[in-house]
Amino acid sequence: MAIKGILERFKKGLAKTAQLFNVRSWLGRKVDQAFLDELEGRLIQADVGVAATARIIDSVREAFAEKTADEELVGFVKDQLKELLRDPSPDALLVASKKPSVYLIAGVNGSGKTTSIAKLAQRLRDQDKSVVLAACDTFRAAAADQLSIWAGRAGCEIVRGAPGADPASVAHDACQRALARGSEILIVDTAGRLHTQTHLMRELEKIKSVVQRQIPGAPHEVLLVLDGTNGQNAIRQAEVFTKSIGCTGVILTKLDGTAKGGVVVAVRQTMKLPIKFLGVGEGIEDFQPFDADAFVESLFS
Ligand SMILES: Nc1nc2c(ncn2[C@@H]2O[C@H](COP(=O)(O)OP(=O)(O)OP(=O)(O)O)[C@@H](O)[C@H]2O)c(=O)[nH]1
Repeated sequence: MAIKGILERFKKGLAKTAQLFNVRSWLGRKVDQAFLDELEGRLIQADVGVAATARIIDSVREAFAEKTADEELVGFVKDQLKELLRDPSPDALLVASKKPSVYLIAGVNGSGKTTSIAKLAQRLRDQDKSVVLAACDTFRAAAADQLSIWAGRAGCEIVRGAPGADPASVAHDACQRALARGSEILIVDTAGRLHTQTHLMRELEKIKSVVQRQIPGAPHEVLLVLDGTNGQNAIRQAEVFTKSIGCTGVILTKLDGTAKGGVVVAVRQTMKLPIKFLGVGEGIEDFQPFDADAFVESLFS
């Protein structure tokens, strides 16, 4: 998709946060303490995070105090946010030297794991990749059914177990299937769990170790799905999941339903985890590889 197309989709999906920034209302005003307080409030309300907000406000004060807010100031704030979001590691998913590339997906209940897997699978199929899905959420019966429907639409194979089956056994069978088929990608869905449920975090570690034993070097990505509407609470989840299973990246969902798009900056700054994709709607297309520049530009549209 051309950059313009990505920018348009970001703008559509992040309209609520952009409304909060309401950049047009800044222009022509004097950059005094009242202006800085208001800008600080908007950044905090957008969930940019306290530390990042303080850095931006200090920089704006130093460069523009007592001047008139103009396009130069808007450009300055954009550059500050882009710098905070700059990600040295590529936003693409790691591809294994020997197929399949295995992506383990985790997150709390209702964060958008299954939907994001469907979106990711469709994206990979559009790139003519062969994909196997592992329905390791054997706790919520509807989850495997939901994933099977998505798999059918995208043309992926799916491996599922009986309701209540040991998720690690489903992961084992899925690895065997992907190897037997010579599939390029294996995506492992897991049941939603709270980061506070220790026994369920142990279960997740067992799924990961089964995958590691079946396919050397796997999982090649451990993607944590975070609900963007949860704002700062997402940070705590990211800390616990990363400690438990070593997350390698984040899929941030539901940014279309919130004005807390700034949580992208907070996640990036506190967790140093790459933001891999953004979910910006319930549709299969509402899924964008994270692009720092397009993201920031869309907040100031
Ligand atoms: N608006 C919006 N809704 C989303 C997005 N991603 C997921 N959803 C919705 O969020 C709800 C939960 O999504 P699921 O994919 O079922 O979440 P899950 O993490 O698999 O849930 P569990 O299996 O219960 O853990 C569904 O109604 C999805 O349509 C998004 O980016 N935007």
